[in-house]
Amino acid sequence: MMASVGSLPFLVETNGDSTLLMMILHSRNLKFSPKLGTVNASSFEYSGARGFGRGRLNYRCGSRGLLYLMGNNRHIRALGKSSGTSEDKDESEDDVLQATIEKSKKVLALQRELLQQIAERKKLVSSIDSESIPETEGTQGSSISNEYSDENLLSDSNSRKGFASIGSAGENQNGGIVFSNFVHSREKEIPDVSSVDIDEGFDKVEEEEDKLSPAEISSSRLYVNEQLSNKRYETIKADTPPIEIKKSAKTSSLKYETLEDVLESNLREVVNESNNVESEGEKPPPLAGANAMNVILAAAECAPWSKTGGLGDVAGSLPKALARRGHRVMVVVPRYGNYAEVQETGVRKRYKVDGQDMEVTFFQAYIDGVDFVFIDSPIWRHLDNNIYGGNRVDILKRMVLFCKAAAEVPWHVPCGGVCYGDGNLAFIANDWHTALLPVYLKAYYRDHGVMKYTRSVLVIHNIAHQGRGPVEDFNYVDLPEHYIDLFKLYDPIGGEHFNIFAAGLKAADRIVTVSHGYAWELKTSEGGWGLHGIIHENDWKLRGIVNGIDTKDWNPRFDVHLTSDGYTNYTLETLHSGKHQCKAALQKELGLPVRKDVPLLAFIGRLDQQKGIDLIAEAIPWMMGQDVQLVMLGTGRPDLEQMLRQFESQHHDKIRGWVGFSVKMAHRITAGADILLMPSRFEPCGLNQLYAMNYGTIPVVHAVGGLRDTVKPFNPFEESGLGWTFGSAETNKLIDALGNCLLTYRNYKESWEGLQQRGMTQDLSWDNAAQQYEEVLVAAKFQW
Ligand SMILES: Nc1ncnc2c1ncn2[C@@H]1O[C@H](COP(=O)(O)OP(=O)(O)O[C@H]2O[C@H](CO)[C@@H](O)[C@H](O)[C@H]2O)[C@@H](O)[C@H]1O
Repeated sequence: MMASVGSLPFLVETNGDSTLLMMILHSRNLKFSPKLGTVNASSFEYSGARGFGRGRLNYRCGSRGLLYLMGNNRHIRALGKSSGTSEDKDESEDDVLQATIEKSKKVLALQRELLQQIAERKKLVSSIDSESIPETEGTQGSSISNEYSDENLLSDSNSRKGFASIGSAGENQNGGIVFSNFVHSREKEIPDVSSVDIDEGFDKVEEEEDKLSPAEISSSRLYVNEQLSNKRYETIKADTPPIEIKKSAKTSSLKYETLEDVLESNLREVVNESNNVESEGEKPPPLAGANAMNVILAAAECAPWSKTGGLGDVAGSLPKALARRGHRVMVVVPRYGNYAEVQETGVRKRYKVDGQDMEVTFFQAYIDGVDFVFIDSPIWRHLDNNIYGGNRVDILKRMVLFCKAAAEVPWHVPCGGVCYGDGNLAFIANDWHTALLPVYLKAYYRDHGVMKYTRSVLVIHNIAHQGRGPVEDFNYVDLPEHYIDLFKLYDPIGGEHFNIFAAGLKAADRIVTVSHGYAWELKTSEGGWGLHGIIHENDWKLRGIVNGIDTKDWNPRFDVHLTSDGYTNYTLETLHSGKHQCKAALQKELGLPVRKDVPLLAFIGRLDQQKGIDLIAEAIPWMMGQDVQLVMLGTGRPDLEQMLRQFESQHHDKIRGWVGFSVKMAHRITAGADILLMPSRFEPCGLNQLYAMNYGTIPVVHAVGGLRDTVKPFNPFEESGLGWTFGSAETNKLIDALGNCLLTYRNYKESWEGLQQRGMTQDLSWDNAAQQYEEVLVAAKFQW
């Protein structure tokens, strides 16, 4: 049999289920002498998720313009077709077609049978679960085993054996399998099966697959390119005329006009069945599947150990949501104090900062499926209550040391006995404090062919703080001279200066910011704080993802700060009594008159220009003319702290100004207040309004950034919306909105309860955001 060997590009469309694939082969430029044969899909990779992928297919095939494609995944039996013309007249075209269709039917029947088996086994597992296994929170270990459970069930016993004998896998503390260095999976060639006959082809591929680890199989499947949008796919599809198969007397019995019809119809059937199987059983958690990566989030703060604001919350909770999806996730953060639950690893390293050798040691804890690694050095010890304290150069040196050490954590710190390694790895850096990390990754490693497969994503939580300084500050960051261009920025206020955020934004593979609204605002001269030009230029790699909330920590049902001093936990069902009890407890704790009917307003936040506390200050004379109580919790600018104290002493029967940082009070105020004020001048996302809504507390917000994205204005005609918004940061606008809010509170109880109910029943969890972060991470991974 004459066989031809070559290579052609293909596009692949996945159906959203990693066990099935619909492949459409685009072979416009294909020139070969086709003869039915086999195809080596050695470059065949797919995302495993809904979407599109592309790749290059090396083939050896023959006959009749038909290709029988085999993926490296044993569960993929995809048919494609080529536009090649046949010169071989030995076999009739129709026979070949018929044979191919029969073969595909057999494969599909097999898949159907396997899906049935999955359904049965799932039922069995869930009945065992419900009878004997106590419910546990998703841990890394359990997530990973879930991730592969379908595939295990789909595979034969050999494949299970294959999964069990992973060379690079280790055990994490939870007993789950963790995959270390994925780099080899990209470097290792997928075995060539081009020379096998079609009948033996599948078996051969399966044999070869059994030699690969899941990491390798998974990596080999992956080739997601975000640029490859549906539009592009459609265009290419339109360019490629569908291959009409002429009906002859022999083919007249065929129901389908084209092979594509046959395939699509059959596959659709199986996809539907697979969906039905899913819906019959318990809905599985959303998992990264083949997209599972090693992820290291680096931040200057991380709750509950260190927190000055929303960044700490995000660093403490986003990683857990990523781990629940099946990623191996680490958080790296400085060790500012002695934390009870963390242990020293014994690993010591030295890094140069401003010409001086500095030693760091690493501490570690494994909590909720996440490895928390704390970098210890005298440079930031005892800064618990002042983590951004010191002068500009002090802070800069701390960030230099932290970023240098964080970049090498995946090599040096064994978590659960196994280092993360630098393959299949992405760093998530946060704000200017860790914006040097993407730069170091490039300058120290990738420029020298090291960490070739490591990627970085930089998250903008607040563009107002940028790590600015005179150009000479470049000497502190210890980089090759030509890197200075990344840092140099000119703006009318600062003139030519050194800007760390600017360099990070340019060097990162992807940029995320914490809402869609803020992603847009960042590109304006008002919202970009001098970096709008750079953000504009890098718009292609920017994405807005609205923060979630930790629904265990910030949940009135489980809130540990509501279990004493007269407070109580509550749910939507017990909202009425529970919230009143919390309100009474708060009034009592703060020494305010305990009154059920008076609207209790609250503000929680950093006291600085961003939070619009001055608008509240200007509105206070109007407020004090109303029958309201106001509680303000904050710390920050000394003049604003003084203002809080002053308001309290002037209106002691109505106002409390709590100056300080108290997580307990933040929770109690959120539970006890009726209304939360957030008149922020700008707000990238804002977490307090999300917490408030989850506690049945109604937000009144300036419609800006993430506040606009998350607080839909109340519409009394449709009884929709979540709170009150005002369009510009002006006191009279705040007063208008608050006036309407108070009117509704007093006179329209049902509308009020509707607002509370809608707020409390939203899905504010991190799961949705984590899925979007995963898309960004995968896009970064396949970006060169
Ligand atoms: N005195 C105090 N005592 C106790 N707790 C206090 C407190 N002051 C503030 N907090 C807490 O700190 C957090 C503040 O988070 P925010 O998101 O509202 O603002 P922040 O501006 O810090 O965060 C930045 O990053 C986050 C995360 O991306 C973005 O949501 C936000 O828009 C952006 O400005 C909340 O958990 C709040 O309860």
